[in-house]
Amino acid sequence: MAFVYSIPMRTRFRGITVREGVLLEGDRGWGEFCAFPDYSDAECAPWLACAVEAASAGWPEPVRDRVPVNCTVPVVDPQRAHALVAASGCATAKVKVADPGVPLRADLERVAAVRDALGPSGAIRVDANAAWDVDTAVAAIRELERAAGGLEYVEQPCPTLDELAAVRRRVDVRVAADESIRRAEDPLRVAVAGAADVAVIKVAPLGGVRRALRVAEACGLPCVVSSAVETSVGMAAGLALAGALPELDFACGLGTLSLLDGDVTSASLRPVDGFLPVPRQPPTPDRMAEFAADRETTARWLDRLRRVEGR
Ligand SMILES: O=C(O)CCC(=O)c1ccccc1C(=O)O
Ligand SMILES: [Mg+2]
Repeated sequence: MAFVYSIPMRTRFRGITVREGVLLEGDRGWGEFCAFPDYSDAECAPWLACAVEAASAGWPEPVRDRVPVNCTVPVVDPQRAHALVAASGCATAKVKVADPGVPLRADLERVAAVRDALGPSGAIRVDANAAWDVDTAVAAIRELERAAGGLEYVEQPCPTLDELAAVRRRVDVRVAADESIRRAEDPLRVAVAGAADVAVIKVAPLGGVRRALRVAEACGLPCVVSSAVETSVGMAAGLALAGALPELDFACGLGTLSLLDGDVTSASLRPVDGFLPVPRQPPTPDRMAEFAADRETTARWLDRLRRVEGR
């Protein structure tokens, strides 16, 4: 069975205000296919492989039964940022920075508010989504580090691996690669190039838990498993990966359910005291009825599904 959902976002994230996708049911359970609207059919193929793995093959045995997660702070004002972090119960926060048109001053105020909410023992990481050039990154990271009272790492400060490597040589803060791994022809080059200290691993763009585990092993860096803002069904795949990684040194970016204004299951994967369990997450009929997409959206996604399947 294929079920298309449509759930409003609480806060605009990555330019998206409504999250859509398809839930696929197979012998082993449910999988989620929710590639972003701007992705080509070719780029969608691993996302579908991830959903099919969940529905038909299942996942390797986990080595841990819970995973620490970060609270994700979108580009919001300092008061909202403070409230989000305080309500999350998480000891780590990831703050989005360098959004187009937003001045550095606003980012500095946001990270300072997040530090205030976390207290001195919390960890703050920032994600620039490849927005800076090298010089801008170096200057911004120094100011952000001061305003935040310390940064755990800066995620994807610049677009290319060479730029990440250059930033890494000039700042003390760790550099994490995200887009460089997600859209790389060869995710392994990240470590080879000496471009990053941490690898952000997303299970859907890498084609499922097994393939992501191979990338994690081969890149030889500490890994942070992050979501693509899935429902609890897709989040379970990220948790299966985080649960199966031999080492897990950092909190994972899997606390994103709070960015959605609803879920396809009544047993939502919301962090408690900063941790998520490693589970399976079937959708439940009550929530499915509430978030069933309209006829046009459903037809559009089933069409996309058939195109990507037929490739
Ligand atoms: O890592 C997190 O805290 C949440 C996941 C996240 O930020 C994200 C979600 C969807 C698309 C891109 C990104 C990103 O890390 O840039
Ligand atoms: Mg990122």
